[in-house]
Amino acid sequence: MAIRETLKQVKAASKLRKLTGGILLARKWLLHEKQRHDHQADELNTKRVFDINLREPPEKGKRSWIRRIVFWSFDETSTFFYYWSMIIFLGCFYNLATIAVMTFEVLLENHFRNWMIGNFVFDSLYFVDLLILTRKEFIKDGIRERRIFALLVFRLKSPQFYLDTLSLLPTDLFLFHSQMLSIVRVNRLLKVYRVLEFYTLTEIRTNLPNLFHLFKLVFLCLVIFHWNASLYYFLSTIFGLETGHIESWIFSYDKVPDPIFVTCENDYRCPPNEHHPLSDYEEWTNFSMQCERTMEIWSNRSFPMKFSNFSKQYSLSFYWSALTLVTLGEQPSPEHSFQNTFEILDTFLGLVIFAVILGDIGNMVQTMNLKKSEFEEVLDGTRSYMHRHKVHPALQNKIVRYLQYCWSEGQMSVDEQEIADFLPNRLYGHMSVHIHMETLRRVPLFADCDPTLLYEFILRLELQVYSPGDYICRKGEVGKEMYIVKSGFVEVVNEDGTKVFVRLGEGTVFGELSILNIPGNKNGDRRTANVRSAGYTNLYALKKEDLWEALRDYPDAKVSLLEKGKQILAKDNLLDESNVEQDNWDPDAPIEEKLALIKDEVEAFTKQLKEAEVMIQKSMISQKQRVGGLERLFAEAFEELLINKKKFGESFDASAEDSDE
Ligand SMILES: Nc1ncnc2c1ncn2[C@@H]1O[C@@H]2COP(=O)(O)O[C@H]2[C@H]1O
Repeated sequence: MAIRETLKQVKAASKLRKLTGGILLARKWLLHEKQRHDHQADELNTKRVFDINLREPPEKGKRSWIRRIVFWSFDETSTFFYYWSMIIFLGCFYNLATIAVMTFEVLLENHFRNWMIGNFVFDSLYFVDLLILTRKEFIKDGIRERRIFALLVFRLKSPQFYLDTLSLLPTDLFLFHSQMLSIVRVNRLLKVYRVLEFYTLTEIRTNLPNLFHLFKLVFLCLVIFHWNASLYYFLSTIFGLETGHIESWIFSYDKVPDPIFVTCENDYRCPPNEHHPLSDYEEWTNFSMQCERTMEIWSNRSFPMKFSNFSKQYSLSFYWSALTLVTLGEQPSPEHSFQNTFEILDTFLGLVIFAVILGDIGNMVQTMNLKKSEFEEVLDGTRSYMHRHKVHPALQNKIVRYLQYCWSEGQMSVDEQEIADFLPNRLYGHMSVHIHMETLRRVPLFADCDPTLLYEFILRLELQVYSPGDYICRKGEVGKEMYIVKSGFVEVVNEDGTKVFVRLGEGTVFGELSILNIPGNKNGDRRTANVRSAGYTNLYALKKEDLWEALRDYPDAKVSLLEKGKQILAKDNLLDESNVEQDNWDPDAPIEEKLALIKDEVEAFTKQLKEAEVMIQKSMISQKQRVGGLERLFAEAFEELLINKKKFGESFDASAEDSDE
């Protein structure tokens, strides 16, 4: 019976154990899955922080193409919008050029059809632009609006929408009534605000802002000259081209004769005739005869270069326009009060426009030279300061060469601190990440580091420049920072600097051994070697406190960095193998952290004590039970013994007596 009971209990216990095992296994699996999921989420978030291209939610890629088209919208800084704006800029340029130039009747007669085709093409582009702009995202209350309906409403309410609509009114229909009325298309110029938008977008993107500024000014000048030239020609046609002559204010073909080239270029004297008729003085008394004779002489010895009427009209008008606007040329005097008024207005406009443009160019040149003059000021100031304080000439030379190096490398033309002060911390952090991440990733010590830890490091990096021969650290000094070579080379050298042990180039780390507090480091926190700059070297310095502060939040990374440090030390036989136990105690940690560490230790110790106490109590109880059991067993055995003794005692005593006898 008792055996059956025991068997039942054993079976139940084994079932319970299996069940518990299953539950534990399931829990382990769930934990593992959760960790994996968290890790993936972390990785994605980290990637998002570092890769600005991953800003879009990943679900977007799964949308069908119909949904993508229907819900398509774009950011005003996107590449698509930039190139589309460029096309619209070309459309505006086309209208700015053709509306004015089509006042030249020769062009109108020969190219009216082509002009109409061009108008149709660019008007279609304007129409597409009207539609596309309804999908332009905007920011409302700091949040980017992407909902299609909201974008549409916003666009319909904007003044630009009305400009776009007005610019598309089909005023071309008037051209079928009179071709000369190219001005009816002037409403197309309402779209000129897109040119300004394109300028802004280009300014954001270009690496040559000054060149682009110059282009803008030249473009503006050309457009003004062009319109003024067309207006001048238009006025000339009103006054009647046939009345024009070389002295008149209006356009005249006499002012632009075809150039005539001589053909007898091999003979520099170019004899006009065998009997040299020019020597005949009698014939030269009459002017018309002179002309006739000259024509006769040169007729077989020259050829005129023919230009089309349009090129003559346009070139002279443009020339007139440019000279009048810049008030430089001596033009024929106006002969009519209307011409006078036009000339006065032109001169006034020219003065205003060119005052603005010249001011702009002046500003541009000044800005271009500002940094240079600031540098020269610093250089001159440093020179005179050193001279006054009788600094050693060799050192003076070194400092001047250093300043020149900084200038040539462009380090003085940008003030990093200024940028850091202006940008919000987070944005500045992102920018720094994009600049420094590549270098940091190549550092083997940080190869497996969490990107967020690298981000922490990057925010704390400080750029330092060393001149040729400068010592970055000396053997035996207390290590206070570690370095990453950004560009140039450093050398690990012996005591007197005569022997180079190793040369470290771009992306290498040094100075880490003395600041990592590696357990077992024979040198402790002292530098293990002398490191010298080979040429001009740019280094990122990371302070010991900054490194430890960042590592405090990443204990795994800390362990891995220490392991790598140990490997490096072991290779150079600088590791005391008997003393490599990991110690969490950081002497440089803040007091709160030290107290927290002590608290943790005390808590762990108390827990251990409690566990020990529980174990002792348990073992005491089990000992008591076992002793109790033993006592029971002993009592039973003793009782049995007594019974047996009673039972067999008499016969035993009798047999004993018999044997004695
Ligand atoms: N043999 C070596 N090869 C490469 N780097 C070294 C060598 N010896 C020393 N260093 C570096 O030189 C640094 C000097 O300062 P640390 O001891 O802090 O860290 C040292 C290492 O990073």
